Amino acid sequence: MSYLEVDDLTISFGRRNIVAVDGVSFSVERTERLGIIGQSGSGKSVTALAIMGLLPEHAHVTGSIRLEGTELIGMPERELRHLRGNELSMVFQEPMTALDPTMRVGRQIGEVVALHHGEHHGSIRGEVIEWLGRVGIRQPERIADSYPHELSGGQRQRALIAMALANRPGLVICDEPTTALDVLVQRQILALLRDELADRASIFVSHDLAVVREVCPRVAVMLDGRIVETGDIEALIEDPQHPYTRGLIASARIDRVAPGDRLPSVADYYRPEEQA
Ligand SMILES: Nc1ncnc2c1ncn2[C@@H]1O[C@H](COP(=O)(O)OP(=O)(O)OP(=O)(O)O)[C@@H](O)[C@H]1O
Repeated sequence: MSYLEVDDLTISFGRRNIVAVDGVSFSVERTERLGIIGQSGSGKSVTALAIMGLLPEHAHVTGSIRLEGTELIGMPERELRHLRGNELSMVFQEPMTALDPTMRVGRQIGEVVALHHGEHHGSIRGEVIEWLGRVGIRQPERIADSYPHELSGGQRQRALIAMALANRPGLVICDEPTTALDVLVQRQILALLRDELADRASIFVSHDLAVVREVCPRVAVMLDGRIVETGDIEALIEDPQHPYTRGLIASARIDRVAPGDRLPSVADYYRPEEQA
């Protein structure tokens, strides 16, 4: 049994049942980092939110999501909340919306620590400072006493990662965690995630193949709500099977385009009518 098993997951929205995720199956082992890659609208975020139990009420969900054998679909909200405090956590793309702007950063991380250890854990502040240091924040005491808007984008994302790890979850889901950052900070955050996620299960969602490659040994490619290809990321880059994956790889390899040549796009390789 894998740590996380997603089986025939289908998600649709609204009275017209518009299908966003269509029969998706995959699994994640206890210390595995799985990338999910696909263009905007392919269903990556909705899949991630379904695992977290955070889909809006008008979403219709069928299939199965089992965490250590326990079914999450249909689980009462109270139990899901307990799981989110202990087993599951998520790093979002935009830390400014995920952090509470009215609360000092240290207190927000402290709440997660307290949730995990109980309110009366002796040195919540000490553990918060330790987490901030661990995710590479210099002057962690000063940052702990700051509000989110006083931090740089990279510091905010580091604080959010500390918050996602502080409850020592078994599964961390990262949804485009570096998209809003400049290239240098992005590389630092990816290296941090690679290290911190090494000893737990994680899912890393991105539209960017190069970014996923920095973190995940295995990847699932999503297109129009389905997984079209899964495998070892290096093997997949070497020998992609689906035309859409070939397009993704070609458009990521702009360094190989000769000066003056037209840049390849996914559309050069993949047209929806080809899909059997
Ligand atoms: N709350 C919602 N209500 C209705 N439709 C939704 C809702 N959330 C997502 N969808 C639809 O589900 C589909 C998949 O969206 P999703 O956000 O999962 O894509 P994505 O691959 O994560 O793209 P992006 O990278 O842009 O976030 C889209 O067609 C979107 O319009």
